[in-house]
Amino acid sequence: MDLSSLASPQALRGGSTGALGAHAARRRSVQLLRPRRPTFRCSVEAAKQQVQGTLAAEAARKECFGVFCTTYDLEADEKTKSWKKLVNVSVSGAAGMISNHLLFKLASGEVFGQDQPIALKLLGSERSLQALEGVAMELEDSLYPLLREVSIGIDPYVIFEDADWALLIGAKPRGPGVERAALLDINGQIFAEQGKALNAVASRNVKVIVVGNPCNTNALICLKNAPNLPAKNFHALTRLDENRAKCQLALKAGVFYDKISNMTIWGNHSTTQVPDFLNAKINGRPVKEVIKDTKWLEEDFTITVQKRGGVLIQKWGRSSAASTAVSIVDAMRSLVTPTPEGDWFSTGVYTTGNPYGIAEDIVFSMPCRSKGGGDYELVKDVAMDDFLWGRIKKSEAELIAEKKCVAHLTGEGNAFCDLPGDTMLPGEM
Ligand SMILES: NC(=O)C1=CN([C@@H]2O[C@H](COP(=O)(O)OP(=O)(O)OC[C@H]3O[C@@H](n4cnc5c(N)ncnc54)[C@H](OP(=O)(O)O)[C@@H]3O)[C@@H](O)[C@H]2O)C=CC1
Ligand SMILES: O=C([O-])CC(=O)C(=O)O
Repeated sequence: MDLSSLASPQALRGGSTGALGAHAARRRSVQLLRPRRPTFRCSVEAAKQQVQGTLAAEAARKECFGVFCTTYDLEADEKTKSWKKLVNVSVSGAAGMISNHLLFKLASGEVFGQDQPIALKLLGSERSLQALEGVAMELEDSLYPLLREVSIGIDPYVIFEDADWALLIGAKPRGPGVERAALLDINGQIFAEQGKALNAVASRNVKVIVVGNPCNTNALICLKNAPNLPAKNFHALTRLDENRAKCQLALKAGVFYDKISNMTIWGNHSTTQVPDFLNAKINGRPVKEVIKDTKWLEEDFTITVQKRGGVLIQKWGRSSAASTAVSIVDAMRSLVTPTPEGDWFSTGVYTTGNPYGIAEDIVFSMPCRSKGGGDYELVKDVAMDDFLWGRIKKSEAELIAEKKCVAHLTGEGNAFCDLPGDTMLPGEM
């Protein structure tokens, strides 16, 4: 069959289609991926449901979703001959609120640029399977030229296969009456399982961004369950906190927020996080030279950033979704593009060998710089004073306590959970 005779919808409407390097022809597809490994249930009813589910899945597997079923001759298009090799992005919690914003940003090229085709592999559960199909349909209806493949499924061992990026968003939200220790355990189990799956099937250089809360400790659990992957590649998302801090400084100083740089969030994505006004700059000048109100910086600013997520939940009735998606895009872009000279960004990373004296073997948000390509290094030339160090130690203590609660999930023996009573997740009020 002469594939070059097949025109894509994009080509027909004057847009571009993609060539995928060595892949002469690729099928754009929405595939429904079922678990590879058998699942066992006890009752006859459950067995019946499983059969019905499998039949539904089979039906869905056969059903093509419009443009994703079209086969293209990808090298026939002059415009896309120079496109890069396909990048695989796996996303958990893909039918959730954050993903509902994020997936469309990823597909539009906001992170990787307009010459980078991507495949989206979406992880859900039995409960979200229908919704996931809806997500795939909306992606299809968006006609993104860069989006070459979409697959949906409920088995991380399938969805994480060859992942270059894993964005781990799915987690049980903390509802009324759920103890933090219980949440650490419930969500920790999700991230232990997903760490194992990444370890088994993802690209050996996969970059993992953990968003689901409590994200620092979930990231620690995930990396401990993925011993064959570089621990350095695991991140806990604190970029939303960085963005929130920049916004508050800009408001106070009466400048637009692009004038704020060198903004570090230290520590846990919780109310112990430390927005660092000692090292941050406004128009290239130290914050304390521009904002002379130390009481505001130490109290109002710090507390506003720490509790921003909770205040938003009170207003909206749900947690930040759009701005979280934006911050995930920012976090990824900061890793794949060189950091502007003299600036840095915050991300929660594994503390091994950190130059600040923060406890080893936890995931802690720190200032980083990247040369692009997904790697990063810690910034060494930062100032420290008693106020900043005292706050950092409080967040460190909280993370060490969280780590003890999940020892059973990190392979470090029996869990013992005694969390500080005065600290919270950002969304708790
Ligand atoms: N780090 C950060 O800056 C921020 C982190 N967050 C966190 O991100 C996570 C996702 O937020 P958001 O997308 O708004 O949440 P949603 O509730 O919209 O989606 C979360 C998804 O998690 C999945 N999930 C996995 N396990 C469970 C479970 N046991 N019970 C219920 N749902 C489960 C569900 O998908 P499925 O059924 O497919 O598994 C659900 O779609 C939360 O943990 C939230 O606290 C939010 C804002 C900022
Ligand atoms: O606690 C939540 O789910 C919300 C959250 O992380 C935030 O807004 O920073």
